Amino acid sequence: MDRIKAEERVTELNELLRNYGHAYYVLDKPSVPDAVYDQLLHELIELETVYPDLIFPDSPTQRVGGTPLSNFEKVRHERPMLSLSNVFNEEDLRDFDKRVRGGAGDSVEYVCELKIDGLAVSLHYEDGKFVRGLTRGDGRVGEDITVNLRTVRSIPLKLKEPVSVEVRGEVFMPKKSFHALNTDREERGEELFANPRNAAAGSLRQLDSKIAAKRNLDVFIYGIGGDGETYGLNEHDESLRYLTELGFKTNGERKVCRSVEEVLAYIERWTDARNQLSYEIDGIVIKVNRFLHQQDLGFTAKSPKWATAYKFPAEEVMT
Ligand SMILES: NC(=O)c1cc2c(N)ncc(C(N)=O)c2s1
Repeated sequence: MDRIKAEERVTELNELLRNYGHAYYVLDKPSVPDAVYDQLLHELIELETVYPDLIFPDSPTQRVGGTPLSNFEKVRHERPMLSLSNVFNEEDLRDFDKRVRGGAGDSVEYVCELKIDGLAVSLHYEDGKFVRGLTRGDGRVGEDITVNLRTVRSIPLKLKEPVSVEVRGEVFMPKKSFHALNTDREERGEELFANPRNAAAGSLRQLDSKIAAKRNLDVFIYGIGGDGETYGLNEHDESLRYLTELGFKTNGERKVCRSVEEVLAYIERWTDARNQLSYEIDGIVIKVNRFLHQQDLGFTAKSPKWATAYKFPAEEVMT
């Protein structure tokens, strides 16, 4: 194949594999059989081997890095990654609701979301390309773990629109992957991970991205860093739809709740149903939906006043 034809085919293969990968890893709805995906990936690898200058940075072959790092660079967050306040029972939640209505008025509505038990990350995109990913760290300074985040197949390397945006989400290890990893470690006489959250954290802290790439990590994106107005958005629920359109994996179990009773019902539902999920959650995040109301409420030094996290009671460990 001559170089012109090769360039056309490489561009086509990148597009095809990006779309098939999005369907498989982000939507969990494969659009082609694995054998077709693998065959196209093999064809791309062959063409990239013959024409290395046709290797695009966001090619699916570029997810697993080269040489291991010696350490992770520390990077200051442009906008601090604040922590959430916690509520533990109905009384706390009603107090939160009263404070919110006192500050934002009675028309306030909430978005309830599952609180993913993983590791918070900040992902930076420039002109639609994934350029950097950071851990939360202490909220002000995180660590650059871009090479490991590139191995997470549900993190897009190129968005559906060429926008520059910082998004936040939670990287997690699905329960199945966690049990398989610990079974493998037990057979090797290695120390076991206590829970999927520690396993995800341990995997993202690997200096060799080839190890991280084998850990089947996944992500749910749950917000845009900074104000949504920049993107013409007025509500948190709307921003999640926008993130989904850009190609991010968002969690579909969210619900707009117009009263604290609806929030309590959502909490009740997931207190039992969480055992059926393929990933662990440690609570429910409750956010005021309209950005104008969020601005009315503002922040404390540590947390937004327009959000809180209901934490599930610690489960009795079955001895
Ligand atoms: N610390 C935080 O701000 C958050 C932490 C988490 C988490 N672990 N899971 C889901 C969400 C969410 N859907 O907003 C948030 S927000």
